[in-house]
Order: sequence, then structure tokens, then C-alpha cells
Amino acid sequence: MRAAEEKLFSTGVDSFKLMQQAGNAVAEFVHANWPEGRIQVLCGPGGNGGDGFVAAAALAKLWRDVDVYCLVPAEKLEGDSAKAAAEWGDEIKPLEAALDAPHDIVLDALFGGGLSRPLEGAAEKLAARGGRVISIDVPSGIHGELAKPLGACFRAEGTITFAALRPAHVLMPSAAYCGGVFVADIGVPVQTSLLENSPLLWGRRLPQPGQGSHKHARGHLAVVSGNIISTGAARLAGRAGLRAGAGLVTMLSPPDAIAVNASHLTAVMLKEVADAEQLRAAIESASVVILGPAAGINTSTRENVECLLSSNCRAVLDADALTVFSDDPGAFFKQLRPDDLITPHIGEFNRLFGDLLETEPNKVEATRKAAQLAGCVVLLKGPDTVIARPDGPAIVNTHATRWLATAGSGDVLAGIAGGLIAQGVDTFTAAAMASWLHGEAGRRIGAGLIAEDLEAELPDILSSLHGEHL
Ligand SMILES: NC(=O)C1=CN([C@@H]2O[C@H](COP(=O)(O)OP(=O)(O)OC[C@H]3O[C@@H](n4cnc5c(N)ncnc54)[C@H](O)[C@@H]3O)[C@@H](O)[C@H]2O)[C@@H](O)CC1
Ligand SMILES: [K+]
Repeated sequence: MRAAEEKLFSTGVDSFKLMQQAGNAVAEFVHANWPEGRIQVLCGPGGNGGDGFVAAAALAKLWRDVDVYCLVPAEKLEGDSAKAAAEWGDEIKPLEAALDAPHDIVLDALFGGGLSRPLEGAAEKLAARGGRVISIDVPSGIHGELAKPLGACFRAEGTITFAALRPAHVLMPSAAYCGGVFVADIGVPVQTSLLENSPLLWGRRLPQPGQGSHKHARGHLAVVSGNIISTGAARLAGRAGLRAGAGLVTMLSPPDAIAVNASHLTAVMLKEVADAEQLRAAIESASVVILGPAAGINTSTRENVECLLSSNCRAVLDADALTVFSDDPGAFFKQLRPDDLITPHIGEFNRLFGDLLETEPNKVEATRKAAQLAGCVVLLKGPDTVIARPDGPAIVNTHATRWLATAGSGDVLAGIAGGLIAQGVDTFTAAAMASWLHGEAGRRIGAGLIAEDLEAELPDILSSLHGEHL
């Protein structure tokens, strides 16, 4: 964003004009969504405060009851912020005075994401005061790059930002302070490489069978089962893949687990696979293979992964298929291809990528770097799941629920992704679709959720997305 602004300024665009556009967008946002009540505008010393002054002037023109407070005396303001304060042209009270002043809504224009140290004094007290807050850019108190509060922090009902979403708006813990986030277009051309997951991004690309379709035209997903006492995870994935629309799903089972799998499978087909050699033959007709859930941390899993990565099938690798490479992630990365998907949780991620989550400023950057290193799509699970592609684009999924933190939930997620990839959806989009569908299923069930429940929610969710309930 900063780079995009600087590039724009170098072409002669007036920075004050941009601030006016931003401030006016703020006023529209506030007036449309909080149409009543007395507004306390809290302005900081920089550009964020400047937006606040412009917004205050625009809101007053809309006959809103506005009081303006500033962290520094007006005569100390410089540049665009001084011009913006002049545009307000009315009384500017010291920030402390806001503490006891009557108001209904607070417009927080103290600091943007470039905050360098925790809030102090009146700003700190105002952040701790609570109430109904609307923030400009980010809630003041948040460190934009680290995506977390530095100390006391405003908790907003809504946040308006400009040009593009930033990690602080979608990553935890900062996202929890932002409320609903609105991105206003103020004419700064940015290449949006970070998106928040939503069916608006991919709803029209959800695969569906044509009138004359048949099962072979809807893709073939294969799932590798664990041994006799570890078969459930692969079955959760396989059933979810079938629900997500794959025309055929085959469970590839080690000989000792054939009877167990056979007694539990109906629509999912079953094939015996004793070793990597047999795996190669068994996946010839599949377009994508899920490997890892309860596969076992052993050489046979590693050989199976290597066999899969040298085949023509796309791979969805999770759990043990990732852990078996903890001692030599480099060897793993060399074999992965851009259309493969790995779905680590934080522990598995750390085992493969070391301390990336500490050395990179935030989870989005860490996942982007991981995708670059691994050379494939990476889906890093969590309350703020990040999906990144090796060439940079990233999507954050916040559409989830804490009830999804349960055994087998990740196997279902891998299954949905596999089912979508089998139908020809590109891996990055399939991962985004899968994490949203998984989150939506979890939200519909809520408390008491177990992984077995999730797939049963999919028909209704998918029908709604296809517009079949309209
Ligand atoms: N750059 C631009 O062209 C645009 C910027 N806009 C606005 O400008 C904002 C960014 O402006 P700035 O870069 O001036 O950033 P801020 O408005 O956050 O102000 C930063 C200033 O506050 C000081 N500061 C940092 N932490 C402090 C603390 N804890 N206590 C006291 N002072 C502290 C810093 O030393 C710096 O002088 C964005 O958030 C956005 O609202 C918009 O007007 C759109 C255009
Ligand atoms: K702010």
C-alpha cells in the first residue's frame, strides 16, 4: 500500500486530495452505517488524524453533531494534517477532554497501522473506555505489520480502510478488534494480493455437473487409508470428497485394514494397496490423491508420498505425510509441484518451515514464504486460516468457528479440497472453497460438533451456493 501510494505521488497526484477522498469516504461510511448520535472524533498527529478532520467536516455538513479532539495542539500539526484541521475550521479540544464528554459514537482517527509504541495517557484511557467505536484504517493501538495490539487498543464495531485489505484486518488477534472491515477505493491502484475468503470470490466457479454429466466426468479422487487401527481419518476425507462432488472416490487400503474399511464403506470404492509399487498402479485413473491422515509416521508413508509426487496425480498432503519429512524438508520441497496442496496445522508447519512464524512479521507473510519454499499451495490451519500460492497471492479464511477444533476436522477439510480439485478446480481456489465450506458447516452445527457431522451439512450449503434454494 505504502509503495503504491509513493508511486502514485511520484506521478504528481496530490497527497492532500487523497486525504480528502479518504476522509470523505469515512464520513459516508459512518453516516450510512451509524446514522444517528453525537460523534466524538479523536484525531492523532499524522495522516490518520488528517482523515479524521476531513471526515468531521464532511459529517458536520451532513448535519451530524460532531466534536473534534486532538492529541496535539492544532498549531503543532504539519503538512496535510494541518490543512485538514483547517478544513474542519471549528473548535479542536484537547484529547483529555474527550474522556468525560457526552457522545454516542467514537470515530477513532488517532493512529494508523504504523504505530511505533503503545498508546499512552489520554489515548490509552480512551482505548480502554469501550463504547461504540468506528476506526479509520485500523483500530488505534494495533501494530499493522505484526497484526496485534501493542498495548491498550480500541475495539471497533467497524473499520474503514483504503485501497486494499491488510494482514491486520484478517489475522488474529488484530482482526477481532476491527469489527466489520470496509475497503474504500480512493483511487490508489494496488495489486490486491491479499483477499478475505468469501463465496463472492469463487461462488460462480463452484463445480457442478452438466445435464448430461456422468460420474466419470466429475473427477476421481483417491484417498490412502492408514493401517487396521487408523482407518477413520481417511474415511472422513473420502466421504467429504464425495459430498464435495467428486464423481468417484476410491479408498486405497493396506491389506490388514481391508476388512475394516469394507465394513464401513458404501459409495466409496475400495482397493487393496500393499506398497508404493501398487500405489502407482492404483492411482493411474485418479486425478488427485489425499495422503497423510493417520497414514503413520514411517518409511512406507514417505515412499507413498514420493511415489505420488512422481505420478501425474495432484497431491493433497496432510498430517503424517508432512511429518515424515521433518528431518529433511528440503528433499520434500524439491518434489512438490505448484498444483499440490499441503495443509499443515501450526505444529506441522513449524516442523517443515522452522521458525518462519517468528521471523516473518505475520502469518500471511510466513505462509507466503512457506509456499515459495515448498513450491506448492500451502494452507496453514487456524482460526485465521491462510492459503498462499508460490507466486504471492494469499487468501485468509476467517469464516470458521472454535467448535471446529476437534479430532478429524482437518481430515474433512482435506477431503473437501480433494473433492473439488478432482472436479478440475485449481488448487488455490479449491483450498479457499474448502476452508469456507468447512467453516460454514462448522458454524451451522456449533456446540457439540464432531467431525462425522460435517459432511452432512454440505448438500444444503452447496445447494444454497448454487442458488437451488431460491
Ligand atoms: N499516506 C497517504 O497517502 C494516505 C494516508 N492516509 C491516512 O494516513 C494514515 C497514515 O498516516 P501516518 O503515516 O502519518 O501515520 P499515523 O497517522 O498513524 O501517525 C503516525 C505519527 O504518530 C507518531 N506516533 C506513533 N506512535 C505514537 C504513540 N504511541 N504516541 C504518540 N505518537 C505516536 C509517529 O511518530 C508519527 O509521527 C493512514 O492510517 C490513513 O488513515 C489516508 O489519508 C489516505 C492517503
Ligand atoms: K485509527
